[in-house]
Amino acid sequence: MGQLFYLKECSSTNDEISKFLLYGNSDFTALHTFNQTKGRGQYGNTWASTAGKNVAYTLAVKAQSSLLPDFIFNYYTAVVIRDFLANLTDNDVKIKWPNDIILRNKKIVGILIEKKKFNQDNYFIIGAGFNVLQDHFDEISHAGSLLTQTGQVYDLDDFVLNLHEYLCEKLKNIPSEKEIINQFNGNLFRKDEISVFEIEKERQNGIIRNADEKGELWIELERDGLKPFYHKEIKLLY
Ligand SMILES: O=C(O)CCCC[C@@H]1SC[C@@H]2NC(=O)N[C@@H]21
Repeated sequence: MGQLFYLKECSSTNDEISKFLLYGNSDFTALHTFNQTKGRGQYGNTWASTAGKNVAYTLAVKAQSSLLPDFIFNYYTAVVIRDFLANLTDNDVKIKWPNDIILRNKKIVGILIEKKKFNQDNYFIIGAGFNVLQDHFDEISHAGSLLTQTGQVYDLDDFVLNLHEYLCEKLKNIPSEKEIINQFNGNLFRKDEISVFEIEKERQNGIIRNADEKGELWIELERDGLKPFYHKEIKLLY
């Protein structure tokens, strides 16, 4: 198992992991906190978290131990985190393309994967924010926690230890690209269901069909027919 470090308080585990890579001698080095004060989300957004209730976890993986294209690495990470949570909660956990983790219609995990170089080595910096014990979210928010979605109270220390062990194990044995895409599609949120999308500020009904090997999502649209989309070209309203 890779090394797992803990900070009582931390600005952003994705930023502070660099200090720990100086001491680490493993291909997998992780940092976690239950009090992240300056969490970063995708596209420059902030990631807010209630102190003592949620988990901010970052795993740095030496890039040489993975030769996958970035988006496939992203998909695989989402698949592994989904599987971990599905096993833990015994629930049907889904992946909202490209990598949000959804439980009973609410986002319970946000993932931010960055690529950085430290000491001549390239790393995938996998940052994941898990809403575990938070019991209140904005009414209009799409966010929820393991507690709000399952009613279960999880021990945060056990949660992180088990997560870390599971992730390292799965990242040591990465399946083929084809297998990753199959697993990803098998767990895609709202696949083969009618949904509403926003495309260039217009709404349209459509059905998510599948993610492909180029990183695109294929959607069958009511007006435009079957079309591929890259991230941010389309918004799923749910
Ligand atoms: O926008 C998203 O959905 C991604 C959120 C990622 C948040 C996690 S929490 C641990 C790690 N540290 C950060 O600052 N961000 C990621």
